[in-house]
Parts: sequence; C-alpha cells; structure tokens
Amino acid sequence: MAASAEAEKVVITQPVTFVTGNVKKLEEVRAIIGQSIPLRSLKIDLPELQGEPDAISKEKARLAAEKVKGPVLVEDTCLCYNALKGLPGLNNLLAAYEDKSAYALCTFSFALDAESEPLTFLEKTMGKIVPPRGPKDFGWDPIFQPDGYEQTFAEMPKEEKNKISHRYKALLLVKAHFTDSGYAFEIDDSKKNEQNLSDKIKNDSSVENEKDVSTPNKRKREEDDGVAEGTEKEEVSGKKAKVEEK
Ligand SMILES: O=c1nc[nH]c2c1ncn2[C@H]1C[C@H](O)[C@@H](COP(=O)(O)OP(=O)(O)OP(=O)(O)O)O1
Ligand SMILES: [Mg+2]
Repeated sequence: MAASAEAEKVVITQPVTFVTGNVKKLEEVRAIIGQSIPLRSLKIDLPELQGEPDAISKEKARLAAEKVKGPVLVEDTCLCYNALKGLPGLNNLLAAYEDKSAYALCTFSFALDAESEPLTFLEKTMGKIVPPRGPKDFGWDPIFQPDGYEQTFAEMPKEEKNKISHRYKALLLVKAHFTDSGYAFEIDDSKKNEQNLSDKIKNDSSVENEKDVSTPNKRKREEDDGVAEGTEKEEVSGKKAKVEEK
C-alpha cells in the first residue's frame, strides 16, 4: 500500500477481523471489499447497545477489539423512517403515515487495537418503504426500494445492491481511510489464508466456518432473518496483533 512521503507507515500484522453475527452482512462485506483489505470474520453476538449510532458503533468496536486483540471492523445498519423522524420502526407502524420515505443508515467502526479510539464511518441510501417484493432472505430488503429504482433491494441482483447500498457507500469511506492512513499489511504466511478466525478449531462443530457462508442454503433459518446463531469464539488467534508505527 503506497503511503505518501510524510505519512507514517502503520504496519498491521494480522488481517482485519470483521465481527458480526449476521451471515448475509458478511457476504455483502466480502463481496464489496474484495481483495482491497485483508479480512477475516468472527461471529460473535455483541450486545445491542443503546444510544446514538456512532456512539453505539464505537463501543461495539471497542468490545470487539478487546476480544480479538487486533484490528477489527464492526457494522450496524438501521432502516430509518422519515415519518418517524429518522427512528427505526415496524413497517406496519408506517401505514398510518403518508410519508413512506426512509433511509438505510450504515455505520462502520474500525479499531486498530483495544487501546486505540475507534473511527466511525456513516453513510446512507435514500428510498421508500413499499409492500414486500422479492426474496425474504435478508432483513428488510423486500420492503426497501432505493430512490431511482423500480426494484426493492431484495429484487435487484446482489451486484446491483452492492453498487448503491448504504453498506457499499460506507465501505468506500472505510477503504479511503485505509489508503489515507498508510496502513501496510505484513501478515504472517500462516495467517494469509485465514478466512475466519474459527479456522483453527475445525474440530469444534459449533464453529461456523467459511463454507457455511458460501453455501448459505445450509443455514436456512438464520437466513430468514439474516441473523447467524450466536457462535462465540475468542482467543483463537495464536499471536497478538502487533501494530507498530515506523
Ligand atoms: O442491508 C440490509 N438489508 C436488509 N436488512 C438488513 C441489512 N442490514 C442489516 N439488516 C437487518 C438485519 C437485522 O435484523 C437488522 C439490524 O441490523 P444489525 O444490528 O446491523 O445486524 P445484526 O445484529 O444482524 O448483525 P451484527 O452482529 O453485525 O450486529 O437489520
Ligand atoms: Mg447487531
């Protein structure tokens, strides 16, 4: 990764761990990030905290970084209804309002390690709430129709959603941060192919692995609401993250 002459080079020795309990989210994040950031995943259900989106997200990143002992990325998304002054709510509640406009708000937080202040990246995609259309395998995708499109998120091809979504836009900010900060990944060969922090404990059948994500039909129930079962694994990474400045 090229850093400008003045920028400090920040060496990161393990992949960024995306901590989520949601397999559908993980699929999208992987598709959008591609090879641009070395990424592995860890399924933990972190507490759903209350408060402002960026404060919640930062706290979540702090908790995740403590568990992972290395660089982490966390994400929260909410569907916010303008009629409810930006509050999330149930679709039925909106029936009483003329204004069906809404936005998908996506908040990522990145923490370099447990000691570093997490950085937050927010983006939204505007749209409206419609009667459900399309596959029901990911949250509110069937009822959200982005502005300028005739299809709901659920109806459009994944590649299309991933070009306009709240998640895509927020990840552009994350990627720009990585580029601007001069992060240089120098990952041990042993960790290069680590897709999932659970890889090292394959004998433990309770551990979700990458295969589950690439063959999502196997996990029908969790797809129904996009929520993975609360598999929690920590302390599976042999080495501590070493984040050093040069
Ligand atoms: O693009 C999306 N399209 C449709 N629905 C979505 C999307 N993104 C999140 N969702 C749903 C999933 C969950 O029912 C709720 C709260 O999301 P949110 O708290 O961020 O996800 P989560 O708790 O399932 O996973 P995590 O472990 O990463 O917090 O919104
Ligand atoms: Mg959540």
